[in-house]
Amino acid sequence: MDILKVLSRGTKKSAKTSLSGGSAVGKLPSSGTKTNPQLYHDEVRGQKRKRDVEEPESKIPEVLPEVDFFAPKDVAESKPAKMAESNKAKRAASPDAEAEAKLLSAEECRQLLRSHRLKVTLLGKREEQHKVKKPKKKKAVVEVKKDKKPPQLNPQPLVSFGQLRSTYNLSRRVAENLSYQGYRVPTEVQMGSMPLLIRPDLALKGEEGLENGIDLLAVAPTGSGKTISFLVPTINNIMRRRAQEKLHGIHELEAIVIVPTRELAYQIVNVGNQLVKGTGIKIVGMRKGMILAAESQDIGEGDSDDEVEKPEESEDEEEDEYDEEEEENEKKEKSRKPKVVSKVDILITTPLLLLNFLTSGSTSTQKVLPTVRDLILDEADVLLDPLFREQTLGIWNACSSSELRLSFWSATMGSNIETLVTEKLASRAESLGLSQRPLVRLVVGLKDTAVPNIVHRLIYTASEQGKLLGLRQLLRPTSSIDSGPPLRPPFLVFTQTIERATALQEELKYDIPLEAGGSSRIAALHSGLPDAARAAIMRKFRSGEIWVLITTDVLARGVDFAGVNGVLNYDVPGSSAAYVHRAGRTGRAGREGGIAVTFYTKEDIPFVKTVANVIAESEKQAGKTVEESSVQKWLLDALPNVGKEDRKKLKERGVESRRSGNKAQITSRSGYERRKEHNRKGAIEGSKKRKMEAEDDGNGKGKGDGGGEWGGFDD
Ligand SMILES: Nc1ncnc2c1ncn2[C@@H]1O[C@H](COP(=O)(O)OP(=O)(O)OP(=O)(O)O)[C@@H](O)[C@H]1O
Repeated sequence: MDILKVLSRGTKKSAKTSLSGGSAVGKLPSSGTKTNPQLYHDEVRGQKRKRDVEEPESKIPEVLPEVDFFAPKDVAESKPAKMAESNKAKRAASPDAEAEAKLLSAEECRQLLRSHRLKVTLLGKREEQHKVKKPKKKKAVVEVKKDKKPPQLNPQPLVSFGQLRSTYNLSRRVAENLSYQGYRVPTEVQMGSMPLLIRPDLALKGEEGLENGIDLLAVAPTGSGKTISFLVPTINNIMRRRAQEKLHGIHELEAIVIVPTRELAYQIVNVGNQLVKGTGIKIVGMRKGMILAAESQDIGEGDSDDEVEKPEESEDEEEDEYDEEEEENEKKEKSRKPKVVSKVDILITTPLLLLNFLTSGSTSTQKVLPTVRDLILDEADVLLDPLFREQTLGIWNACSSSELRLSFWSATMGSNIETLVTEKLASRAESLGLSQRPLVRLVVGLKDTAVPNIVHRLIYTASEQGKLLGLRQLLRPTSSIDSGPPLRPPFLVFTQTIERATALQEELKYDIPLEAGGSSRIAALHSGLPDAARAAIMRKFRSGEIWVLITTDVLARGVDFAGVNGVLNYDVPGSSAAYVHRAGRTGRAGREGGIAVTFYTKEDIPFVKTVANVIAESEKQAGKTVEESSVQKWLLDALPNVGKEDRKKLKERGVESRRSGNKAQITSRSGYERRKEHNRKGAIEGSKKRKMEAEDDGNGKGKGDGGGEWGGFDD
């Protein structure tokens, strides 16, 4: 009998739904099928037919018109102007009149936002005093609404990428770079956030107090394209300001993106490098020992002597592997004396790396970064979690510009994080004597605790060994779940601790036949490995050399492997947010056919309910009925609720018995076999480690390099 049929008893075969289920055959994420990245298309009552409001796809130019964004209007817009000759009469005198004429009506906005499950509200102090200009009366009358619910906004949604240029005047270069990525339609979060961040005055026409832009808190599903949602407006804002102030060929640190892990930092640098080609803007990942153009709060202007500008090092725009570039730069930088300020326009960093720079040197001074105008927190909920909070707030405080715009992004955002952000923004505005910028909250989907476009399965086994057996079975080339399509690598396998990740790798090492590549197809990545080893594993997994990557929560957030077919939770995740982020490593950009399997034993039962709830919610959002759900109601009802204290403990420590002692071990062998194996392994590991350390010393990046990053809580 197929062990999985026994193991997954109590789960049902999925029915056909709009988003996931049996229709996934042949649509595995790794098959690379171009799917519609949008997750939701609900019918809204009284909605005009889509084609009445959306720009038809054919209208989206493959390559955008060769016009100079900043050239005088008559030159820059000669081609489009000719095409729009007949509309000339309608144009008003204002330079924005043309763009405004293209905006959707309030009702069209409302319907589009609703059909894509986009909810936009105003948060913070301003929500009590939501001022709206009443357009009907001649003289604008200000209406003050007092409502407990945050006021809902209906900003202009982005209906096509072409609109970024035609309506929102995006830089031609950036628009072209974006078009080369081959994206056809914007995802929901891109629809909602890009107009708001590029032209809040147009996107929120009629709202007051937008002169200085907005701060944004965006909650959108995993893999929904949040990275370009924040990168494109940030790059554009820098270009626009420099063009307006006629600052050409300069480098000034204007934006910082904080992320929890170095893998995510490298990834964002690579995405960013595609978007800034030909713009002159430099996106750089923070490195240990890097010097930024900072000011010291006590010394004041003038700065330290060693921060002397040097001629720019040659830039290789074709380089897309950040780690190689990083090593090269590091070598160059080391050989240079005196140390120079790095040329950076947009910095991507983990919190501790940047904080170490800001607090290094004299203990009586603190460096500040007055030139930074955009601070972006990617995976904001974890960056503002107690583990990182002080570091993140330290950076936030160091960004001293009164023009600082903030944005917060994640697939999961607890109300405690929203409160913290709201209060912090209010107190900052007060201390700087400024009126608070509107804080806009954008949420995609009905609830943030869901991954709607993939298949979820919970598998009970009686023991740890049962989990191992189950996992082995899943990794077999012919296995499938519920007689569905065969499971195929690449797989990401999540464990609770570094120890368990390495032990599991050892266990599974020989499970892949030699003819298929053998042990080289399986690797473990965790925060205990040196940088170079981590980068090499990431590269091999992306290229398909590694099929099974065993990891900890260090890879749970943000990293984008488009073709991961299966996420296997060998150990139950510590919270519903952790489940969402882990599961969200498959099914990226709306891809279907991805599967998340979670094994659980008796010991996990107190904590399974959080996972089961996310699965139920995901399936509900995907349009499944309760009867069709893979988590049956009896199971949900039977699972105990977890108390607040236990939840907190699990989030921080995981299942306690897996942290140490016998139960922390993963093995299918007898004590004698294990001892024998242990001795052999000890010798091999020792030599490997020595080799690794030697390599590590060689490139100057050790594991204690102060990355200060997320690896799950305390792994
Ligand atoms: N409009 C689009 N159409 C198709 N693919 C897109 C689009 N926008 C982004 N993508 C792709 O979607 C994938 C996921 O994007 P990204 O990593 O930004 O997601 P995310 O929302 O940040 O996810 P996470 O919450 O997991 O960090 C990337 O491979 C990206 O290239």
